[in-house]
Amino acid sequence: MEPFPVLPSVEVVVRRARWVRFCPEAVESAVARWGGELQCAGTWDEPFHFADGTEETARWIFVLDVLNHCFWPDPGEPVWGVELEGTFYSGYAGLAAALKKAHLRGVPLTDAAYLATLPEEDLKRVFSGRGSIPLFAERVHNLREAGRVLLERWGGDVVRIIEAAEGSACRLASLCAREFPSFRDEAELDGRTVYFWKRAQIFAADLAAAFRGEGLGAFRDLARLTAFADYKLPQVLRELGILEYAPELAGKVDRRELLEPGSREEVEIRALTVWAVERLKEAFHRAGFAQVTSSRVDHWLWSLGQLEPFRKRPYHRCRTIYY
Ligand SMILES: Nc1nc2c(c(CN[C@H]3C=C[C@H](O)[C@@H]3O)cn2[C@@H]2O[C@H](COP(=O)(O)O)[C@@H](O)[C@H]2O)c(=O)[nH]1
Repeated sequence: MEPFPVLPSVEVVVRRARWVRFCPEAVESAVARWGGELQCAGTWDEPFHFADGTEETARWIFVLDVLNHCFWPDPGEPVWGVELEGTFYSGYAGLAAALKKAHLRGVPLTDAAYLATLPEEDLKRVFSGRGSIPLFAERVHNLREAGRVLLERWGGDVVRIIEAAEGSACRLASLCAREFPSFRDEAELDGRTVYFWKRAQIFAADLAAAFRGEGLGAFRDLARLTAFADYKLPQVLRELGILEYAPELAGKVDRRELLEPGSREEVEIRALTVWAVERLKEAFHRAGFAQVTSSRVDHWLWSLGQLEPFRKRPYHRCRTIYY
């Protein structure tokens, strides 16, 4: 079985956590109160998702997940977003909508040679809408880097990497983290490496959703993926009383102060998030939902995060290319 370093590295952080506390007593009540919102695995049937059942969809999803991070604006700035078929989408949906529009307009985003020398002006046009997308320069850099790596090592085609994973989501995530520096979502804490691999893992989950578990989305070990440690899940877990921040950290988060990427506070928030999802998964199993995976618990929490009751207090702010 593919060694997968995320959980073991996270457990070490949990044991030594100082800024964030995991409250096991809140887990059962969260499942009891909100478990009914648990849908089937992440659906791809959204107007902002591109899906044509071919390899082009896999290449499009790869570009989506190179860019699937950090959408919130600086204080006083408008939220970035784009219009698609008459609807305004922001955040992740805005990114997907922008990339779908571009693809349908014939922008060759799925061509590695085009990505490797991507003109800034082209990407500016792809993201044109309301406000401006954060970390634009990093996004240009990461797309060019991805294009270069695909050309140099994978025949210019991310489908080769999916095939090299031979049906293992864990191996696909590990390959992406190894091949693409922008996917290497890791932190050093107390002399140890903590692995999150959020965009690498969500790439496999998105393929599985888009291809309904068939073909390029067929993975035998999706159940081994962990939560995708983003900024929405901790916000929901905190509202559910499952994560508690030390007063000093709570103050920073509630004042929307930026946390340093790789800081102990940020790494603990993300590690406890991954850990809490494992404990919620076990609670769902105890409640009779035997098939629930961490990805489904993730999707459940992420969907709750779109509802008002979970947006009362801000999520933590960290300007990062990883989530
Ligand atoms: N943990 C977790 N994080 C997720 C997602 C998704 C979307 N996945 C879709 C794909 C197939 C299904 O249809 C899913 O719905 C985006 N994100 C992260 O959230 C943040 C954006 O939030 P907001 O500003 O509100 O759009 C940002 O860090 C983004 O990377 C998820 O599923 N899990």
